[in-house]
Amino acid sequence: MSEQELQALRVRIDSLDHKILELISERARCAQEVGRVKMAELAEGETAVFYRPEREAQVLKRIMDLNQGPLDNEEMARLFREIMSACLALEQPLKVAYLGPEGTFSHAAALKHFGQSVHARSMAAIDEIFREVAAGAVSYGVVPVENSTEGAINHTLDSFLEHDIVICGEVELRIHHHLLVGDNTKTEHITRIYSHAQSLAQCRKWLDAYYPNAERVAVASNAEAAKRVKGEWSSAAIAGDMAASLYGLTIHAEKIEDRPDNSTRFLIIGSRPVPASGDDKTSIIVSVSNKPGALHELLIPFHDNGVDLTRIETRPSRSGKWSYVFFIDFMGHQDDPLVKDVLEKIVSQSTGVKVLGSYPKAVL
Ligand SMILES: O=C(O)C(=O)C[C@]1(C(=O)O)C=C[C@@H](O)C=C1
Repeated sequence: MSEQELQALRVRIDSLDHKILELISERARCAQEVGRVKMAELAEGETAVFYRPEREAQVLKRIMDLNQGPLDNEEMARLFREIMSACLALEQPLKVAYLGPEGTFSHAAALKHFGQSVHARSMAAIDEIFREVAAGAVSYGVVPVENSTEGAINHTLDSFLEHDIVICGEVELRIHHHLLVGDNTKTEHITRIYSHAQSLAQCRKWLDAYYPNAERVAVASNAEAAKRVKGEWSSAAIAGDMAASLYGLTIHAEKIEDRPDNSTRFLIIGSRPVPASGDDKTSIIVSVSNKPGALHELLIPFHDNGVDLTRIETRPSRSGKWSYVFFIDFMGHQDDPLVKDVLEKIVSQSTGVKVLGSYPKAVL
């Protein structure tokens, strides 16, 4: 390519950037206007809801439908995710709690879902996130709920039994683990490897193959593991990209998770129900009496109404020895007539039903 051609293309890019800049600014002014309308419509004593998960899901889906390349759908949606995040911050800066410290996969999930303009606040424990949301100290929380390799995150499920919280969204994150070392680490003498217990479990086979004699030390989070490595010459940590860059570590071995499709699903928790987006999921907790066939009976209305179950999990109810509750996720919104009918039938069959929320299915 000649220098002249390159120059001409750059002139075109400059002119396009100018147009994009004007369009983004126009969109941002429009969002400010939306913010004003939301404030003006408030009745006495009401507080405005600026963040609208159902609308965000619709916007991102539409962009993916319209996209004709060459950028792929996910890449394009990510760009619009950031534009919307910045527009929402003009209406109201959102405070979101996640399981810290900085650099955890929960932190990455919060930014993936809400974009970079959110005020992300690190919390020390899952229960603290629930408490902060319930107390209104933050608008939303991000909590891990299941991992494709290790299964349910019981702390999170149990917290739903204890708090009155609404599920407002879900986000799925591909989890890539790396073996991280510091500037002073003697890589041929690694005798200790720090990580969260779940991450150590997710890399078990790799560790058995490459570091069978290294001590595996479970710590509170992957980010905590990364922090510890800094001052120790014979240790390494297993953590993700974000922790590597935040704590200045080098990736010694990349993507060491045993399963290449390793991913974690997170839930967005808040205090207000979310209207239907057109492609939603609902989560409920159900307790049934301890008799043969109780679970089978419970599932019949789903089958009869053609409602797709996506997940079912059992936990001790905490209210009596050997009594259990079921966490059930299914497709559809609690306002859909077929879902309403299922819920009514379940209420009549069970000893207790709690609808945790209906929320848009993860888009990104
Ligand atoms: O449509 C709205 O209600 C808006 O506030 C606008 C907008 C956007 O930028 O598109 C911003 C924030 C909301 O969470 C959803 C969408």
